[in-house]
Amino acid sequence: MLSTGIRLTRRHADLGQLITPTIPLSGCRRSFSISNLSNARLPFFHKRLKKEPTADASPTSLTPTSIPPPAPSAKAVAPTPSSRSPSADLQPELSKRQQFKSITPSSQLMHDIRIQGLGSKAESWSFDKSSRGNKTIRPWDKKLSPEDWKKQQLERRLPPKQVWFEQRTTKVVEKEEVKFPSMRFQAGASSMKSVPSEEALLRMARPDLFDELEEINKLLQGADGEQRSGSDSATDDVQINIDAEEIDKLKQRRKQKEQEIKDSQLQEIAIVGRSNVGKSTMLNTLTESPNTARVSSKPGLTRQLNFYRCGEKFIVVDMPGYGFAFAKEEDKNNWKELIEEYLSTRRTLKRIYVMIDARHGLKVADKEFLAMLDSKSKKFQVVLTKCDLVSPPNLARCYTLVLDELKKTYRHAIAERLLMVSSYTGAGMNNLRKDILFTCGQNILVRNREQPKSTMR
Ligand SMILES: Nc1nc2c(ncn2[C@@H]2O[C@H](COP(=O)(O)OP(=O)(O)OP(=O)(O)O)[C@@H](O)[C@H]2O)c(=O)[nH]1
Ligand SMILES: [Mg+2]
Repeated sequence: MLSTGIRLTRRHADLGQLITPTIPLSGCRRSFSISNLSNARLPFFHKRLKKEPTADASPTSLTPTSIPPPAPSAKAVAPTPSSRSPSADLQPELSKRQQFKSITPSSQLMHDIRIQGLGSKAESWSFDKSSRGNKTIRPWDKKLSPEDWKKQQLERRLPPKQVWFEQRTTKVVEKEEVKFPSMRFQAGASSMKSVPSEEALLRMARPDLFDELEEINKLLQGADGEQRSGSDSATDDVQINIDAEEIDKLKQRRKQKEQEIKDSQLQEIAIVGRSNVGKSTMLNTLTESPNTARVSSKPGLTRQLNFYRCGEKFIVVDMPGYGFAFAKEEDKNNWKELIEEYLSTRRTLKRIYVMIDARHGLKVADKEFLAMLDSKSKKFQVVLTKCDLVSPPNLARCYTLVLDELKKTYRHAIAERLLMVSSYTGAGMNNLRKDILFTCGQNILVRNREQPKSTMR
């Protein structure tokens, strides 16, 4: 209760009945004393008081709860390890969320995320965060001079002007930077429940390669039939008159064709991940055609291996997901077998891209799957998807956490960097395209850079 009779401002109303006139308070004109501070919502300067009670406080102003405890015994003053209670040894354990929040991502990574426009509202984030108090200063609205920008940058932790500029322009530049050879995938080249052979796929993708070979084979068979009929063997084959020289030429041509087929073997890129992680959506964004693969918000839509041809050189394989899905247990086991069979036996498979949801990081199903890949000595690249649904700092934390785990646990993970994409905003897609082309040894049509832009190097 106040005994001085001064008027309290609204700011002091919290202290209400707790103030009595004995302890001098620095920063106030009049003297007050404080009792039972523990329940009060205090202004900042009182918090300091609470932590460091003044030594000269008179005993009359103290409530019973604030009376100092009796002098501790010598044993209690210097506790030996054996005398300490077990509860004293227990550190308060951090929850998973707290652990996650305690990760400090590198500034380089945060910079990369901003530059690529990844993370929810990434562009506005970097600037909105810079606002303090009630004012939101947007430097580009005000057209600040370079000096003022520098000042603002220091005061409000803005990115350098160049960074901000790049952030606004990369998207436009990127669109022109990298292109797939034929620009578009040919959707549904094949869609199968069992693993097709490499040759069967090539036959579907490039029938022209096989047409001539088949003709040569027919001719040679005919010539064979003629020779056999010449030696009185009964045969129904069509007989064609070809001299020996011609036959040699045909055989040579056949060899050439076979070699050509061997050389034009299509390389494959597999997209795997948990159900509903966004594999099919990513494929659509990658190809810039929304109807390439079917997409659903219900996990378990893709139920077979889908092969999509890109240009004449490689194929992207969209797979069923693992983990939870709206499907029968039997079906899920079949998919699992199918995926494992494909991944472990394919010779033309160049790289496996494992999609991980940026909101959740590595889940148990992911870890099991990665362990399976590792046990089969299969190299894989992790891609964080749905990056538009997490804030840039959390995305950076997820990145750091996943990368650390990959480095620690999996020998065959490409732990140099992770890729990050958002199929909705298209952010990071260009990097993924470059990576695919680079992996397949294709010429990358890059205007400014020679190699895929690194996230972390
Ligand atoms: N916000 C956001 N949503 C996404 C993104 N990518 C996919 N989605 C959504 O995630 C859901 C699942 O997408 P799909 O592409 O069907 O996922 P999938 O991995 O192919 O799923 P399965 O075929 O069942 O294994 C859909 O509702 C998409 O709209 C993304 O980048 N951002
Ligand atoms: Mg799918």
